[in-house]
Amino acid sequence: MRPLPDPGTADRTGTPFAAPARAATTVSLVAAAAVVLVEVTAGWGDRAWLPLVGGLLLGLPHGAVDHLVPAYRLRWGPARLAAFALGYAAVATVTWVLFTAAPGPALAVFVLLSAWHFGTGETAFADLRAGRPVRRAALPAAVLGGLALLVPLVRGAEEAAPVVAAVVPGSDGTLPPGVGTVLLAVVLPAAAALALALLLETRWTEAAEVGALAVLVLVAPPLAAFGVYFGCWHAVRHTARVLAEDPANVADLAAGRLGPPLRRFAVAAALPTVAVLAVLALLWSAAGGWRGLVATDLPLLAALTVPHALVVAWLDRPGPAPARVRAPSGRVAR
Ligand SMILES: CC1=C(/C=C/C(C)=C/C=C/C(C)=C/C=C/C=C(C)/C=C/C=C(C)/C=C/C2=C(C)CCCC2(C)C)C(C)(C)CCC1
Ligand SMILES: [Fe+2]
Repeated sequence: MRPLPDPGTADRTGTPFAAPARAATTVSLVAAAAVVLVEVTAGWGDRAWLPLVGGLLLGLPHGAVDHLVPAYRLRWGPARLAAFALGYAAVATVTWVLFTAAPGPALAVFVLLSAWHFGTGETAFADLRAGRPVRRAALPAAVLGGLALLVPLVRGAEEAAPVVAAVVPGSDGTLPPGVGTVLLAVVLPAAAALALALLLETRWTEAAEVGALAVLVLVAPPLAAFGVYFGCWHAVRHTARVLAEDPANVADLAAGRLGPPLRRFAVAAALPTVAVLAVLALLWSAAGGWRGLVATDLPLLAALTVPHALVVAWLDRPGPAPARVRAPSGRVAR
């Protein structure tokens, strides 16, 4: 029997990552283009909160099978899986407690951690899509994370202020003077330089994506831009990676079939997503309004981000090739 392809790396033809990578690339670019198009034609006006809230909710399931990811690679049984899920929930709970105890510093750390998580998510996805092993690319990751998160946050500082003030009691939610200008003056030229470097390396898709992200965060209403990035770009690309990690999907994905893998993902993600939605609904019932929802969601997202980012960092770790998936015969393919 032919060895099964490595679930963690893939090239462009017939391997587990090819079809989900293509689909995720298309979905993310189309969604970003749609939000920009609405802005330049009809204008989002006072409905710009819709893509923000929609994106934040749509992005929830992307971490909902995090507990299965090490299990896929390390062939864990139910006991270890349950222990890991409990540990994941415990890390999230401790983070939430810390966040509510010191929301100001916690929000700052959360934003930096998020930018790092988004940026490394971009570079890892691009590596795998191009058939390269995931490499550490700190500078491009910092630039991409800054472009996707810091630019909308700075541009949307006025709209974000009431949300930040609700998350950090006693603050007016605004950035210290000058910080926004400095961030834009660093991130935007750095993004242009990154796009140029990618063009010079003939990495056309990645270069075009830097351009698409820049148009999104500079043209669309800032919070709408972040919402569509989170829910339809970052989350969708991460989900594509997770589909390729599940050994049960190998045959379907190699044949280019996405339906059954997506169904498996939906089933596995349903319960953890509903659990988190229930907590969100419970906390939100005391707040109300879309700003209340976002302000309630932020500490919850921060809490989930810590174990989520740790799982993804483990997935991206450099080192020997990950364990191969077990062939149907029960033998481990090398
Ligand atoms: C598995 C599991 C689970 C679940 C999980 C999940 C479901 C996850 C998810 C995850 C996730 C889902 C993650 C996320 C992340 C996110 C992020 C990273 C974000 C960020 C954001 C930001 C940073 C924001 C910002 C802002 C501000 C600051 C202001 C206003 C505006 C805005 C909003 C823009 C549980 C616990 C049940 C149990 C155990 C196991
Ligand atoms: Fe993520």
